Amino acid sequence: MAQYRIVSGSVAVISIQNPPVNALSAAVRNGLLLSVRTASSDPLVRSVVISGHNGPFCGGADIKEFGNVSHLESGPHLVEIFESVEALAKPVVAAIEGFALGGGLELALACHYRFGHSEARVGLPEVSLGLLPGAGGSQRLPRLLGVRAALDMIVTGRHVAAGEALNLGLLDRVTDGNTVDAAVRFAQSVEGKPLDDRRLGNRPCPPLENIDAFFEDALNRVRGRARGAAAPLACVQAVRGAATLPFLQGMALEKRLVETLMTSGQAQASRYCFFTERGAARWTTPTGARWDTCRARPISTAAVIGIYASCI
Ligand SMILES: CC/C=C/CC(=O)SCCNC(=O)CCNC(=O)[C@H](O)C(C)(C)COP(=O)(O)OP(=O)(O)OC[C@H]1O[C@@H](n2cnc3c(N)ncnc32)[C@H](O)[C@@H]1OP(=O)(O)O
Repeated sequence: MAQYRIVSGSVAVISIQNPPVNALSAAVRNGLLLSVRTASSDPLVRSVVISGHNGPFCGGADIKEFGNVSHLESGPHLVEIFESVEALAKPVVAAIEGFALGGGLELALACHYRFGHSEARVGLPEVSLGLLPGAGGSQRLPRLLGVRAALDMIVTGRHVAAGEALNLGLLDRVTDGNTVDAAVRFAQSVEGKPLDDRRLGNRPCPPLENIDAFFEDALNRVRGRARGAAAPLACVQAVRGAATLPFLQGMALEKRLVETLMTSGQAQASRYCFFTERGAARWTTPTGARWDTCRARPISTAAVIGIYASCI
């Protein structure tokens, strides 16, 4: 769901509400798009703030929906929502508390300004799910940070703390106080100001010297570390698209790459690991012992069972 309210007379505050991490499920996507359209058509609304309900901004696309076509299709695609956010004729400010990860950061990148709490962190961790940022992140982030910093974040998937994000230019402001209140005050101060330059889809990537050599080298380094994983290499290809193609062509390349990755065995296995790791953390023995409270026994013998071999 997305909650919609008007504050200070002219600011529409859209709050993503899907605990515990405010993932972008079909219901949230429907609510977000409806809220953006409502804010766009209401003449009393002059600016918009997007935040997460009760803490985290957004943990990204709803991973539970991946591989489930009927869930995915029961809400608009993230790309469509983010295009409407970026195209809005009123300033949109992301108010980031907790974390903005994956599609959550891609949403923030579609906003015209980004405010973060000093303890917030942001990142594009899709690579660890065997994917790449497939809702415009691979095209907007390099346009904001430049190719080197964006490639590093996208290929490693690392979480970046608010202070570093501010230095990189990923956040416009960081506050120790109430992020939504600060974002609302700021949104009011930029009402009516031009937005063209704030739309990352309108900007070219900052120029890079010896672009071919740079990406050749990046591809070799990433291939060396990837140990057969396809996603990190696709990330490099997508960022190269951002550096060399107009925005819409880059988006088309990103779409082709993510569609291929999404159905791959590597992505399915990574999703399985994601949920199994969390399930294992909850597991207890009948006596109440948990993995993190009991003592490990020494391993004296190890064996591989159930190995599957195929001959071609
Ligand atoms: C077109 C393709 C585009 C894709 C764009 C994407 O957005 S892909 C998704 C990118 N996002 C991520 O990879 C973030 C994954 N989540 C995390 O890293 C962590 O959960 C967190 C957000 C940092 C929060 O960590 P914390 O330790 O506080 O909580 P848990 O990890 O235990 O998670 C709590 C429960 O929430 C479930 N969950 C977390 N993220 C998602 C998600 N994105 N979608 C669906 N569900 C998610 C998690 O499974 C836990 O639930 P359980 O029932 O306990 O398993």
